[in-house]
Amino acid sequence: MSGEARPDPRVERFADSDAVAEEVARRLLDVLSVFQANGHDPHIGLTGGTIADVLHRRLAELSPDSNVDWSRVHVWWGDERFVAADSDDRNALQARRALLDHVDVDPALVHEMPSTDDARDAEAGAAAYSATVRASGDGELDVLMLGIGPDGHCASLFPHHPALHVEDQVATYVLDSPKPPPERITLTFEALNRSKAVWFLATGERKADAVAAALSPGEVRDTPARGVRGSAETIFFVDEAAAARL
Ligand SMILES: O=C1O[C@H](COP(=O)(O)O)[C@@H](O)[C@H](O)[C@H]1O
Repeated sequence: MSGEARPDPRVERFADSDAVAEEVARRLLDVLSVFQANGHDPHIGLTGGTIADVLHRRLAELSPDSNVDWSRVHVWWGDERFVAADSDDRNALQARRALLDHVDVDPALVHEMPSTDDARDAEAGAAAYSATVRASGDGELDVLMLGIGPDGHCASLFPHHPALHVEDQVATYVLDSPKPPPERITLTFEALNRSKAVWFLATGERKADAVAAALSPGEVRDTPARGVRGSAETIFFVDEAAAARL
């Protein structure tokens, strides 16, 4: 993270994953509504993973009763699997099925990371996404949502991986992910840390060690989730099982 001081992360604990998804969905819709009431078209970063799918479904259910104009929301991703666009492994396809196909997003504002249909390899895909982000403005996300793997990875930044050390790039690529599928595109730490609000979502006992590590001092290379903090806020939305080691 760049030199400026950032607020310490806050932890918000909930009974279970449904309660986490309910709170994050309601909070996100409220935040988006306020941005739009103030004339700002918000930029959000979606994540893949287990809790993300629960969240996306709840967002789709609650959106009709909100004031959010989804046609004015810019949608980005923190990472993506470099597979075919119609693969069930795609974070974007997961989000479309659960949320984006159920709200009136403007397709021009939904910025999927390249798939094997769009780019010759993950490196080219990462370069293309970097160019897309740079062309959109300053790359600042208003709200970035991230999952955490049991190993402490976030986005597709895995422990002790060279991608952790990529600088002066918006997105980079991974060819040997320890978690399948092996090939991925991910925003770099520099890009992730341009976010104003970072919301980590973690539920389940298998995330307890990673959540505790992410919130304790130590090397970022050991627990990459230590390395992403919002300029305005960082909140860990966790259930009691994932909070068990706090
Ligand atoms: O592979 C990935 O893993 C993380 C965490 O996923 P989870 O299923 O353990 O919650 C996810 O945040 C990331 O977007 C995804 O590509």
